[in-house]
Amino acid sequence: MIISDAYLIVTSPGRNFVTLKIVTESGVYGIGDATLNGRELSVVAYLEEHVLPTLIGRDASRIEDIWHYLYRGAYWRRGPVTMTAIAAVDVALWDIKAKVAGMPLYQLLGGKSRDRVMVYGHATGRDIEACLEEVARHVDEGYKAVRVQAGVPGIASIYGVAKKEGEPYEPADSDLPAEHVWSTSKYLNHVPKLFAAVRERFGDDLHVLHDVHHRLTPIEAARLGKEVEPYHLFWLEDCVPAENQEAFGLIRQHTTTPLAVGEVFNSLYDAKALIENQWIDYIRATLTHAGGITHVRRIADLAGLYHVRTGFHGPTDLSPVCLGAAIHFDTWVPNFGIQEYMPHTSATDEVFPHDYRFEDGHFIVGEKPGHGVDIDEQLAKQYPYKRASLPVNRLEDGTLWHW
Ligand SMILES: O=C(O)[C@H](O)[C@@H](O)[C@H](O)[C@H](O)CO
Ligand SMILES: [Mg+2]
Repeated sequence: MIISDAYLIVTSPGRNFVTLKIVTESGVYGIGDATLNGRELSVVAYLEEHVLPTLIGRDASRIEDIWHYLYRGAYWRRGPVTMTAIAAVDVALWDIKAKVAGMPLYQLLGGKSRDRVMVYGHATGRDIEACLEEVARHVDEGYKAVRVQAGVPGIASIYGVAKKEGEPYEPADSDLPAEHVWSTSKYLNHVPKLFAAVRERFGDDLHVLHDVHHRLTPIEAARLGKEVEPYHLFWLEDCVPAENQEAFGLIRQHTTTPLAVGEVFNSLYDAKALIENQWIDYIRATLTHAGGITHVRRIADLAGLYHVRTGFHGPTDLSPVCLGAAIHFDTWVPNFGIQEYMPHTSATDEVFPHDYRFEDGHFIVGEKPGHGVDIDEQLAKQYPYKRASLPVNRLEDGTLWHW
């Protein structure tokens, strides 16, 4: 199990993905996702210059030791670039270990806690009517849970709402950052109407979710949480930026709407107070950005003690490698909540052959040894890297805002 080679594949079948391949002397290899949306090449440089040369000659079976070598050994701990680089190595090593054991990854973690993994899809529309049509399409396709985001009258364009009806939105949609203009008051006045319309048309059984994308202050988030209580959301996501974890304490005092946060977290320490104080209900830290299986398992275990469940980030800017590994994790983790799902383009699915499958609003884990996702390196070469940026958000007076 000695590591003989480790290299990166950067490909852009519709959008950029960075993939790490670790090869052992026996020929068994593992794959990890190293995609940090909009900052892809910074992770490439970190891995190529500082990490990959140190892996050659190491025993691939010593996952825990290698994790700490890269975390403690770097001296500069945490941060999205470092933790994405560590995650890519970690997931590739778990893939190797499971392949060598001849088992699907979920078996190494402790076996199945469930037969299938509930996902939520994304319904977006320029207005409430268009959005309801998209919710209906998802319900027809079998989804049991849908994230609902609509355009707001008076706001020209909102991140998270697709530009074309029926198509998913692309998180990094321009070469240099596009600028959006934001109005909190218009948004707050509109969202309760959206969810009233959703419940009116689809009844009580459908799980509905909403992402605020960090744009509110704590007291505004508290108001929104209270006003949507009659529509019993599955969760309200990222209602405020989470650097100040105590802000969630304030929101919590005001509303019973369940709260989800963590897609930008990269460490247990980003979520420690949130979890220990029971200020949140779902933790969204993901394998690719929070140190891989080895670290996210620690986050999930801590969360479990406090009734906090997982709800992994799963947009198109995480590769099928991340999604495949996440489905194994979701199949095992005792305190599973839900898995986000934005279908990849068919070009992406061809570059990353995989054995997970979507059925009736759920993912079914594959049974191949490892995490079940591979990369077609020849095909990947046909799609060169293309710089793409996430947008920024400004208030109507020009102030740069959270998004
Ligand atoms: O809930 C989500 O899926 C998101 O908020 C994404 O759209 C992120 O913004 C994107 O992944 C950033 O790269
Ligand atoms: Mg989000």
